[in-house]
Amino acid sequence: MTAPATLIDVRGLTKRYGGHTVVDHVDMQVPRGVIYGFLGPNGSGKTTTIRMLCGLLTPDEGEGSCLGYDLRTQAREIKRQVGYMTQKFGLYEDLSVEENLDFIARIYQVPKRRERVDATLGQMGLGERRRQLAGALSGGWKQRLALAACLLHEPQLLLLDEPTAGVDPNARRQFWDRLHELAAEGLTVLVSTHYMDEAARCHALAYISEGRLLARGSGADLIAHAALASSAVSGPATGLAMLGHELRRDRALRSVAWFGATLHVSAGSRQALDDAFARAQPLMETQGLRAEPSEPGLEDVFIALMQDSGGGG
Ligand SMILES: Nc1ncnc2c1ncn2[C@@H]1O[C@H](COP(=O)(O)OP(=O)(O)OP(=O)(O)O)[C@@H](O)[C@H]1O
Repeated sequence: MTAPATLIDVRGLTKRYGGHTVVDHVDMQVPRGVIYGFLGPNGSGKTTTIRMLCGLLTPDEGEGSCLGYDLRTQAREIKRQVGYMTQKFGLYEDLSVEENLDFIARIYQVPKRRERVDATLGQMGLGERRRQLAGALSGGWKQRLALAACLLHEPQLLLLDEPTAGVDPNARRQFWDRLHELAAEGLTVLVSTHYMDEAARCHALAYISEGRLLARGSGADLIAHAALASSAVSGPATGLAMLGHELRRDRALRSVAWFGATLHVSAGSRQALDDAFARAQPLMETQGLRAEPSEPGLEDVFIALMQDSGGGG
């Protein structure tokens, strides 16, 4: 069956556990060839949504399709055809890189198994490590092997659940370069992440909190839609810490967060921001702190969303 132009197309997806709604009427459309980032605080429902999308969990409410297959009646087809990488990907530590891939190719009954294993080793730059034990690989290489395992059966859609958690920045960058190459070849990727630099690398984003999708669109769309006014405050670190403590209690502000050595502060309008700084003026003056208007970024938007929904920050 030829996959449709919209690989994920679901409406009203809902899951409850013991009377608690953990995914609450989620609508999601993911077009082919796109890297779609899925963000949200811990426990917000990302894994549960992904597991419903790949046919491993049955939704309590809602409908739709994945790869053109019905989520409710064709879950078996979806499971066979997506590439799903869980947070705790299971590799056999005492098998070599090549043996791991060969074993998984057998389970999936991949046609022309030997050729596919060889091609995937080459595609993922794992050829030189093919005889190394998986258990002896660094975190970055293990994660690359896990991605290779998801690609063996040539899926058109990858569902990746925090694939780079705990991996160093260089390995994460290489992983994302690879994802972009795959997307350029036509693969579609839904990927959950907590990293802002990764969010910025996605073509489109969705932000979920307490089971509800609060924002969707490109990074630029989300920044424009949030309509935040932001400033960066600089000065001595102790003064900034005192200011941060004071501003976090100011309910007129949407987000207060450290970005390196500056404090980023956002509000719903420039006036609200100026008013908050006016209230904090005595402290800013005695501590020698300066506020300069800045462009709000994705991180400001996500912190504001998180603080609005009481999900942390
Ligand atoms: N099988 C289950 N039984 C009961 N509650 C569950 C079950 N699976 C998940 N939950 C709850 O559902 C909520 C959403 O969990 P989920 O794992 O989908 O969040 P998440 O966004 O993926 O979190 P994280 O970023 O920490 O991985 C949490 O409160 C979790 O405790």
